[in-house]
Amino acid sequence: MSRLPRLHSSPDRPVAGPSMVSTMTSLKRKAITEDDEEAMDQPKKLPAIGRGHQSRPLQPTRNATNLTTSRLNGTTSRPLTRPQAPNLTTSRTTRGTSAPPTSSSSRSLYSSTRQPAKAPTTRKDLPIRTASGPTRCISEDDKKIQAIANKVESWQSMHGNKLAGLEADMAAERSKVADLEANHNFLRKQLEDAKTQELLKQRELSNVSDEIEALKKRHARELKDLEFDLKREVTAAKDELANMKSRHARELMDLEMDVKKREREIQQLQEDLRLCRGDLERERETVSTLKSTISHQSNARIALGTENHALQSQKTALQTELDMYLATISSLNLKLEASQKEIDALKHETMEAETARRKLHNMVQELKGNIRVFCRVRPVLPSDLPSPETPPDSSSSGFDLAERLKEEMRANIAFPDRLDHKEIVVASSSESATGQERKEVYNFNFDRVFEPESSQAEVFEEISLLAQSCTDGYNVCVFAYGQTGSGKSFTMEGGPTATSSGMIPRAVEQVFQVAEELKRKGWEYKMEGQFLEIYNETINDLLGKGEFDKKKHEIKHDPKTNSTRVTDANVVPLHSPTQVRSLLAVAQSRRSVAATLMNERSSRSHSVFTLRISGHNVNTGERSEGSLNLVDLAGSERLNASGTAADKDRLKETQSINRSLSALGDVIAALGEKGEKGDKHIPYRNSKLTYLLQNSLSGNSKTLMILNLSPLAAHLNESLTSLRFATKVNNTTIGTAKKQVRTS
Ligand SMILES: Nc1ncnc2c1ncn2[C@@H]1O[C@H](COP(=O)(O)OP(=O)(O)OP(=O)(O)O)[C@@H](O)[C@H]1O
Repeated sequence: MSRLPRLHSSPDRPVAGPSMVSTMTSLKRKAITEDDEEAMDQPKKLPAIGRGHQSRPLQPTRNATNLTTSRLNGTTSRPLTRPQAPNLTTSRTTRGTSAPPTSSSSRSLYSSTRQPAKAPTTRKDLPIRTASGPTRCISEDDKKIQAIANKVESWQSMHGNKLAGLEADMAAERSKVADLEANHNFLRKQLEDAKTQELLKQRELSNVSDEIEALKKRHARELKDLEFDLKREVTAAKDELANMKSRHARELMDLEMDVKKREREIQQLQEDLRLCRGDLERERETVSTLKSTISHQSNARIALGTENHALQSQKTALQTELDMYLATISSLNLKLEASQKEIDALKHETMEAETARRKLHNMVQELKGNIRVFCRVRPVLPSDLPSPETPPDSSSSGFDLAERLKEEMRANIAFPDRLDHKEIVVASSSESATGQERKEVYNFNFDRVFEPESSQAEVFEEISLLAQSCTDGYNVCVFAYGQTGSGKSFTMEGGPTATSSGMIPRAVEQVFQVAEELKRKGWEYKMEGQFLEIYNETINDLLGKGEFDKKKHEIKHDPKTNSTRVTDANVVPLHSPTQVRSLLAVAQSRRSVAATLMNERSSRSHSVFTLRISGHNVNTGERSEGSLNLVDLAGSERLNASGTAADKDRLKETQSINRSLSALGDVIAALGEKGEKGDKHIPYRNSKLTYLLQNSLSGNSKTLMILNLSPLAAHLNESLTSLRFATKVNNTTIGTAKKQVRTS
C-alpha cells in the first residue's frame, strides 16, 4: 500500500513508455497483491469497507492499462511496442550516435538535444558544420559531400514524413498519456479517498480493538472476581459442609451414646425389676412370717402389758428415790461451793504462808551467816580410766572390768549422813616414816553434800530459793570451786539436754518464772545479763565482738546502790530463758580453753555470769535491785600437779589462777575476822575476781560456794586441800544479807 502513492506522486516526470507502463502495471499489480495480502491480515470488517466502492474497484490501473493498450492498437498500425519511438526518446536523453539532421526541425531538434562536441568523435576528417564554416577547395570531397548532403536531404525528406507521422503519433500518445494521467489522477484520488477511509477505518478499528482490549481486561477482572467469589463460596460451602459433617457426627455420637445409655438403663431397669420381683417374693414370705409373728406378738403384748403395769409401779417407787437423790445432790453442791471457797481461802493462805516461808528462809540464812557451802563429788567417768591397749568390748566381762577399774581408782570417800546429807568422810592411807601404813580419816560438814549419783535437778532444788531471792532485791553469788576436771563447769553450765542443764540456765529460768508469778502481785521486772571472763588478771567480755576484745575494762562500784558495773562491757536486755541459753552458748564458745595434763578441756579462766534484775511494784510502789552472780572458777590445782611448770604460758596462767583463788580465800577470811573485829580491811583489790565480786561477797549479799571434788584416789590430796579451804569458808560468818529495796 505504501509503494502505490510513491509511484503516482511524481506526475511531472517524463511519461514512460509501454515498458514503463507495464512496469507500473506490474508494480501496481504487485502493490495490489500486497494490498490484498495486507487486507488478508486486516480484521474481518475490511471487506465490508470495500463493498461501498464496488462500482469503482481498487484495480483501475489494470483496466486502464488494458484500455490504453487497446486504444493504441485501434488507432495506429504501429504498436506502442515498436522500437522507433523508444529509440528516439532515448536518443533525446542519453544517446547521440545518429547522424545530424539537415532540416531545421531536425537541426533544431538535434541542436536542442545533442552536444556539438561529440559529433567529431565518429568522423575526424569531416567538420561538423560544413555549411557555416570556411569552404576548402577539394572538389572530390565536395562532390561526395554534396552527394551525401543530397542523400541526407532525401533521407531527411523521407524521414520528415516519418517524423510528421511520429509527431502525430506522439500527439496521440500525449493525449493518451493525458488520459492516462487523468485516469491516474482519478485513481489516485480514489486511492486517497480509500486511504482516508482506510485510516478512518483503522482508527475505528484501533478504537474498537482498544474497546475490545478494555472489554477483555474488564472481562478478565470480572472473571477473576467471579473466580475469587466462587472459590470463597466454595470454601465457605466446604467449611459449612465440614461443620455440618462434624455436627452431624457429634449428634450421631450423642445419639449413639444416648442409645447406649438407654440400653444400659433398660438393662438396669430389667435388673431392678428382677431384683424387685425377688424382693417381692421375699417380702411376701416376710409378710407371711410377720403375720405369724404378729399373732405371736399379740400374745406376748398381753404378757408385756401385765409386765408394764408392774414396771409402772416400780418406776413410781424409783422416781420417789430419784427425788431424794436430787435433794441430796443440791445439798452436796452447796457443800462443794463452800469447799471451793474454803480451797480458795486455803490457796490464799498457802501463798501467804509461802511468802512467810521465804521471809523465814531469809531470816534463817541471815541467822546462819551468809556464806553457805555445798560439796559435790562427781562420778568416776569412762574418760578417767586408763586407755586400754585393746579397745573394751561390749561383753559383760568388759563391763565388769571397767567397773572393777573404776572401783580401784575411786578414792575412799563416804557419805555417812543419809538423812541430812551434810557430812563427807575421806579416808587416806599413807606410809609412816617407820614404813607402817598410816590410815587417816577426815570428816567434813557442809550445808549440803551431794553424792556422785546426785542429779543437776537435786542440786538446783537446794539453791533455787537462793537464786530466786535476787527477785526480792538481794545480791546473790554462787561460785563453783574445785580442781580442774572436778565438775565445776558441769555444775554451773551443764550439758545440752534438759536433765543435764546446769545451775546458770536453771537459775535464770527460775528467776523468769518467779518474776512472771510476781506479776500478779503487781511486780514488773526488767532483766539484763553480762558475761565476763577473767583470764590472767584481764577482763574479757564474753558477749563482745571477737574472741578477745581489745578494750580495757574497769570495775566500778556504786556504794549507794551496792551495784557493780564494768566499763565497756555489753549488758544485754534479757526477755526469755531461751535467749539466755543462746547467750550462754555464744559465751561458752569464746571462753579461752587450754589443754593441760589434768583435763583436756580445762578451763583456765574464771567466768562470771551476772543477771541484774530491777523490779517495780505498780500496786505498792516498791522498787528492788538485785543481782545473781554465777561464777565458774578456774581449776584450783597446785602448780606441780597440773604439770604446767615446763610451759611458760601455762605457768603464768596457773600462777594467776592460784593468786586470785588465794585472794578469794583472803577476802573470805578477812570478812570472817571483820565480823569479830568490825573494822577489818577487806583486800578485795588483790585480784580482779574479788574486786568484781566485792558487792556479792560483802556481808550484804548471799553467797554460796559449791565445792566440786574429783572422786579419784589420784586426786585425793587436791580434794583434801579443797575440802579444807571450803571448811574455812563455811566457818566464816560474813554478816547479814540485806535487801536492796526502797519505796519510791
Ligand atoms: N556430776 C557429774 N556427772 C557426770 N559427769 C560429770 C559430772 N561432773 C563433771 N562431769 C564430767 O566431768 C568432766 C569434767 O568436768 P568439768 O569440765 O565440769 O570440770 P571443771 O572442774 O569445770 O574443769 P575445768 O576447771 O577445767 O573447767 C566433764 O566431762 C563433765 O561432763
